[in-house]
Order: sequence, then structure tokens, then C-alpha cells
Amino acid sequence: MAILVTGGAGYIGSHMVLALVERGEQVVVLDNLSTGMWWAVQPEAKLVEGDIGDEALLDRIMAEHRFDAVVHFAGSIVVPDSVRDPLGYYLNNTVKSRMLMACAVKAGIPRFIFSSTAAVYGNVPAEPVFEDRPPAPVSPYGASKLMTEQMLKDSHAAYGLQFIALRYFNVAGGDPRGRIGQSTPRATHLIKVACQTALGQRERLEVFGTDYDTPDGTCLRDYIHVSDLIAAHVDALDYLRKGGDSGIFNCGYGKGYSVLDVIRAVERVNGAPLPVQYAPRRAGDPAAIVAGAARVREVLGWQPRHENLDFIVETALNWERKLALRNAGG
Ligand SMILES: NC(=O)c1ccc[n+]([C@@H]2O[C@H](COP(=O)([O-])OP(=O)(O)OC[C@H]3O[C@@H](n4cnc5c(N)ncnc54)[C@H](O)[C@@H]3O)[C@@H](O)[C@H]2O)c1
Ligand SMILES: O=c1ccn([C@@H]2O[C@H](COP(=O)(O)OP(=O)(O)O[C@H]3O[C@H](CO)[C@H](O)[C@H](O)[C@H]3O)[C@@H](O)[C@H]2O)c(=O)[nH]1
Repeated sequence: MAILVTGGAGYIGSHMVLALVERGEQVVVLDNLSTGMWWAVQPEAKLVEGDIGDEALLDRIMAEHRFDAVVHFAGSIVVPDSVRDPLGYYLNNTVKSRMLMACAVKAGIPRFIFSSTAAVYGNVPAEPVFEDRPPAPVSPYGASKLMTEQMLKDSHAAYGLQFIALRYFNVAGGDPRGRIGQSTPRATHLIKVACQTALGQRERLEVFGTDYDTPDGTCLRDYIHVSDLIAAHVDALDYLRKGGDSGIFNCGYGKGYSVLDVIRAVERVNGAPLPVQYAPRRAGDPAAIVAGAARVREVLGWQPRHENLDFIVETALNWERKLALRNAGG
């Protein structure tokens, strides 16, 4: 049996492919390389360059391989872009996910694991958010993901498709052995941008908002190391293979760090002050969003190994150095 990983050339998907090939699974990656990199896919996996909305291609791949699961990472991920181009986001994230799901059901693939997001919760109070909180996304990105969760629930009820949707909080860091990391050139994520600044690739880091109702006035987020996030996917796969119930799980550590905490961690790890500039709030940022994180541990048996902000930053910084060398042709 093989596993189909969509978006397996992207940041998070490429870490999943690495974990799967390391445990001896047969992996096929489907990726259109719109933001992913072919070289991020481990050579043991088969890379098919194509689109998850291409029905004929999906039918062909699914007939050629016996998949027991689809792990679906492919999608568009930039929240402000989704505000500017909602229909583009609904097409790539919702409509094409429907096509992927329909082909999987048609081909009799029993299991589906989906990359959802904390953005489905929308603006939340400062305390941890649990999975049973009614979702209220405030961006088309969050809404596009929530609709896909709904299609999974309905497909489970109607066709018996087993599914797990994982709602990621703030994913960061890279493979602890430095083989892969976050490589998208125009990334907007705080830890990535802070590491680029630490290496002199950006002049300064802008801190978006210092007047939030939080202990130091900057936003709090629940940063999760990408390898721990991937461990939750592997646990989800094992759980579904054992006949576990379908469901939705938050993926975070349950602890919030402020933007200033992240800056201090980068300074500690890099051993130099980071040039920062205080800037106005960025539109659409909630003051704090921290995972209620018990369910994924209790039900899937998830045991994180890298629950440490400095370690997350260290792996992100190491990767950024390697990427700079690669981009310079070194
Ligand atoms: N990065 C985060 O902090 C974060 C947080 C919450 C959820 N997520 C979700 O995790 C998933 C992966 O995110 P990422 O950070 O790795 O992003 P990424 O952009 O690095 O990866 C997405 C991958 O999907 C591919 N892709 C996009 N549209 C496609 C299509 N129509 N057909 C085939 N391939 C397509 C891209 O080429 C890329 O390789 C996304 O679904 C995203 O919404 C990410
Ligand atoms: O240059 C920067 C970049 C970010 N920030 C701040 O750092 C925090 C984290 O911002 P990120 O852009 O790293 O992440 P978000 O919390 O905005 O978004 C993340 O969580 C969302 C759900 O809430 C989505 O899932 C999204 O894909 C994921 O990246 C925010 O307060 C932001 O204002 C800065 O101050 N300066």
C-alpha cells in the first residue's frame, strides 16, 4: 500500500514525506510546484508534477497505485492574499479539495488526513481554544479550510471515508538534522522572517503592534516545531489504520509566546541583537491564539519532542543558513 501526499514539495508536506520514507512507507507526491520545490522531495518518493484539481490525472495515479491514505497538504496559505483574492482561495483550497476527495472516494481509498488551521476559529479570547469551540473564520483562507472540514465530515457520513483534520497553530522550524526546512522565498511567517533578518537578508524585523492586551503588548502565538506536527500526522495515520474514529484535532503545545519572546529567542540563539522596528498592527491579527492541546495527546497518543522555542529557532536558523548557501549556488 502507498500513501498519496499532496503538496509534498512544500514546507510542511516535505517533512511528512521525509518521515514516511524513513519508516519505509511507499510515497507518491502530487504537487504543482507553485510554491513547492522539487528538490525538497526525498528521492525515495515518486514526485508527480500536477494539480490536485486535475481529475484525469488523479484517476490515473489512483489506478496505478494502491493507496491506503491521502495526506492532503496542497493549498494556498497566505491569509491577506485570501482577502484580496477569495475566489482564487476557494478554488484552490475548497473546490480542488472536493475533486481530490471525490476521486479518493471513487477509487475506494479509505483514509484522508487534512491540513486545517487555527484560522478556522477566527478572533478568540486569550484563553486556549478547544476543538468544540464553534468555528468563526474571519478570512477567506480560514473559511476555505473550514468548508473542506465540512466536506470531510459529510463524506465520512455518506461514504464511510475515514478522516482526521489537524488544525495547525503556528508551524515553525526545520528538520533537526538540517535536511529540509521552510524554503518559500516570500514567506511572511514571524520566525522565518526573524531568521532572515538575523542573517542580514532583511534590514530589520517589523513588530506588528505593541498595544495589544497581552503581557508585553505584542501578539501571543502557539509555535509548534514542524517535526512534532508531522509526528501528529504519523500518529493520525496509525490511528486510522487501527480503525480509530474520524475527528478534528488541534496541533499546538498549548503555550503562547509573544513576538518579543521570539525576538529574544533569535537573539539568544544567534548571539547578536536583532534589528527591529515597531510598526502598527497588521490587519486581521488576533491578539492571542493558543491551542487547547489535550485531545491530540489523549486520543492520538501524540508525544512532542521539541517543545522548546529556542530549539525551534535554532533549527529554523540552521536551515536559513543552508538555504542561503544553496541559493548562492554553494
Ligand atoms: N505554514 C503554516 O503555518 C500553516 C498553518 C496552518 C495550516 N497550514 C496548512 O498546511 C498546508 C501546507 O502548508 P505549507 O506551509 O507547507 O505551505 P507551502 O506553500 O510550502 O506548501 C503547499 C504546497 O502545495 C502545493 N500546491 C498548492 N496548490 C496546489 C495544487 N492546486 N495542486 C498541487 N499542488 C499544489 C505547492 O506547490 C506547495 O508545494 C497548507 O494546506 C496550509 O494551509 C500551514
Ligand atoms: O514580520 C513579522 C511577521 C509576523 N509578525 C507577528 O508575529 C505573529 C505571528 O505571525 P505569523 O505571520 O508568523 O503567523 P500568523 O499567526 O499570522 O498565522 C498563522 O496562523 C494562522 C492561524 O491563526 C494561519 O494558520 C497561518 O497560516 C499561520 O501562518 C503575529 O502577531 C504577527 O503580527 C510580526 O510582528 N512581524
